Amino acid sequence: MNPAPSTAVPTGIDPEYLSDPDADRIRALIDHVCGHGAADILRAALPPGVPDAVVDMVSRHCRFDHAALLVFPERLGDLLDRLPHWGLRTTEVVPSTVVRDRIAERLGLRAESVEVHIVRCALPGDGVAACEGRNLELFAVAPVPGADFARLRAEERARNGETHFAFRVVEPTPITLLDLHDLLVSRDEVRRDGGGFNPHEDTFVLYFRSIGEPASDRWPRRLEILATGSYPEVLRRHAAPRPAAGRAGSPPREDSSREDPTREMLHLVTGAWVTQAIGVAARLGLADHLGDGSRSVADLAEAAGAEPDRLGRLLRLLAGHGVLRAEADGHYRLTERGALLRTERDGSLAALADLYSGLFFTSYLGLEHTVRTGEDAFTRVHGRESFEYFAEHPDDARLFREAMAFGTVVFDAVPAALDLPPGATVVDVGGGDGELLLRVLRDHPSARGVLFEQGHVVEAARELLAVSAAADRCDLVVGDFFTGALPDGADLYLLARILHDWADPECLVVLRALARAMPADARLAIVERPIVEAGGSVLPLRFDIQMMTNARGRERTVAEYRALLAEGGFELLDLRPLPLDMAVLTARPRPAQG
Ligand SMILES: C[S@@+](CC[C@H](N)C(=O)[O-])C[C@H]1O[C@@H](n2cnc3c(N)ncnc32)[C@H](O)[C@@H]1O
Repeated sequence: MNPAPSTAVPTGIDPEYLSDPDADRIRALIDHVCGHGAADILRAALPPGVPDAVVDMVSRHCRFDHAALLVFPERLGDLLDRLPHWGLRTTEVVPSTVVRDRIAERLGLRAESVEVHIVRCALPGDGVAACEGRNLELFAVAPVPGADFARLRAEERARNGETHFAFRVVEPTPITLLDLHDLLVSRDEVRRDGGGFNPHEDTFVLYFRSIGEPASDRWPRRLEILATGSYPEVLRRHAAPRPAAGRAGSPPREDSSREDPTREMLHLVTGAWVTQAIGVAARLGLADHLGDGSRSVADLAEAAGAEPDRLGRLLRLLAGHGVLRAEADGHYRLTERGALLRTERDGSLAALADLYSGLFFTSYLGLEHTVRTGEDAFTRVHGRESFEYFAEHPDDARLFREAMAFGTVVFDAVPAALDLPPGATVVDVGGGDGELLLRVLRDHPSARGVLFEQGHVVEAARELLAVSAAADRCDLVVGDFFTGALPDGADLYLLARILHDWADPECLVVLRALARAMPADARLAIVERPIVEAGGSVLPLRFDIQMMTNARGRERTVAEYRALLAEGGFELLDLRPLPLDMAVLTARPRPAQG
C-alpha cells in the first residue's frame, strides 16, 4: 500500500470556508483520498475484514477514479468559485440525472423540480503525489424550499449517504465485469445498490454498499465500479435477486452452525453422511412415495420396504436439513427442496443423488491417491476410466445419463444465450442424449442439429429424439472427438460439460479438431461452471474436486478457459451467465496469422 503523505490537504485554504459545513466535508474527503493509497481507499469502501484476495482482484482490474460527495451550495457559482481554494481544478460541470431522481424521490417531488449538477474536479498533484490523477465528483444540489429539503440536507451532511468511491475498470469486458460483480456480491456483507448505463457518457456503473461500521469516522462503505461501454448482461445479473443460499429462511439448524468454528468444522466433516442419507432417500423413492401429501413413518416404511425405526431416524435427519418437514401429528411431507428428489419432474435430482452417493461416491476412496500421485481416482477404484466403464456397464451408464438430465434446468436458459442466424446448423459435440440440442432446435425452429456422440449414447439419444417434434431436423453421428473427424461447415458448435471432464492436453485435442472443422465465421459455445476467483461460490470448487475424482478433468477459471482456448486456436469473445453458477462462454476460431 502507498504510504500516506504527512499532510494531505493542500496549503493555501481560505479559512473563511472552513466554517461552512460542506467545506469541512469536502476538506475531509480530500484528506481521505489524498491521504491513502488506492488499495486502502478500496478496503474502506468494502466490508470490514474483506480478504486480501478480493482487494487484490479489484485492484488488478481497476484504478481509483474519484470520490463523490453531495453538497448544498446556495448557488452553483459559489461552489465553483471556492474550489480553487482547496486546490481543486474544475474539469466539467454536467447535470445529474441518477442522483437527481433519487433525491426527488426522497423529497416526494417531480424530478424536474430538483436541480443537481455534477461538478467534476481534479485533485491537486503538486506536493501531494498521492492525489495525482485522482478526482472528486461534487453533486451540487440547488436549494429546494420546504422543510423536507432542510431535513434531507441535514441528514446527508451527517450521514454522507450518497458518498461513494469509484474504481474504473481499465480494460472492461463483460467477462471481467461479471467476475468482479460476482466476486463482490458473493460476500454476504455486500449489497447491490443500484447501477445503470449513461448513454450520453457511454459509461456503465454498478454500486455496492457494504454492511459494517464506516472505516473512517464518516465515509460510508460504498463502492462504484465504473466502465466505459454498455453491459446489459452484467446489469441484469446485478438487478437479479440474491441467491437464496445463506439468506433468512434457510433451515435454522444449518445456519446456526456458522457461529462456532468447531461446530462448523464438524458440519463439514460429517457432510458425507448427509450425501448418503439423501442418496438412500432417493434409492428408496421416498419423494415419490410422499408425493404432494404427508405420511407416517410406518406407512412410508411399508411403501418403501424399509425398517421403521431406522427409516424414522433417517427422516428426522432429512427434516433437520430441510429436505422434509415434520408435521405435528408425526407425519412427514416434502419441502420444496425435498420435492427435487421426485423422479417425474423437470430438474429432478433423484438420479444425481443416487449417482453421487453410489458409484461416484466410492471413487472418493481414491481421492487421497489422486492428490498424492496425480493418478485418476475413478480408474484406481473402478478399474478403468469412467467413460470406458460406462460403455461396459449399461445400468450405470443409464443412471449417469439420467443424472446429467438434471442439467436441463440450466439448459432451458441456454438457447436464449446463443446468437444463431436463421437456418443455422448446430453441432452438439458429446451432446449426451440430446436434451440440450433439442432445446436449441425447439427455440430456433429454422435451425438444424447434429448430435455427435459415442455409439452407446447415440442409441439413447435416438429414443429421446423419436418422440420429439424436432426429430426431422436432427442427425445423429457416432464418433470419437479424440480420434474421429468432427462434422464440418456448421454455424455453431456446442461443447456442454465436456471440457471439464478432461485435462488440458485432451481438451486441446478436441479444440484443435474443432478449429479444423469450423468455418472461420462459426462460433463455439461452451457450457461450463467457471470458477470465480477469490471468494466466489463454492459450488464450482466442489465440482472441480468431483472432476478430479470421477473424471480426469477440472473446473477452470475464466482466465484458464481463455488461455486454453487460445492454445486450442480460439479467441474467447463473451460470457453469459446461466443458473447455478454456470455460463455460456462464446469463442471463435482465431484467424490464421500472417
Ligand atoms: C458430462 S457428459 C455431457 C453430455 C452433454 N453435453 C450434457 O451436457 O448433458 C460428457 C459426454 O461426453 C461424451 N464423450 C466422452 N468421451 C467421448 C468421445 N471420445 N467422443 C465423443 N463423446 C464422448 C460422453 O458420452 C458424455 O455423453
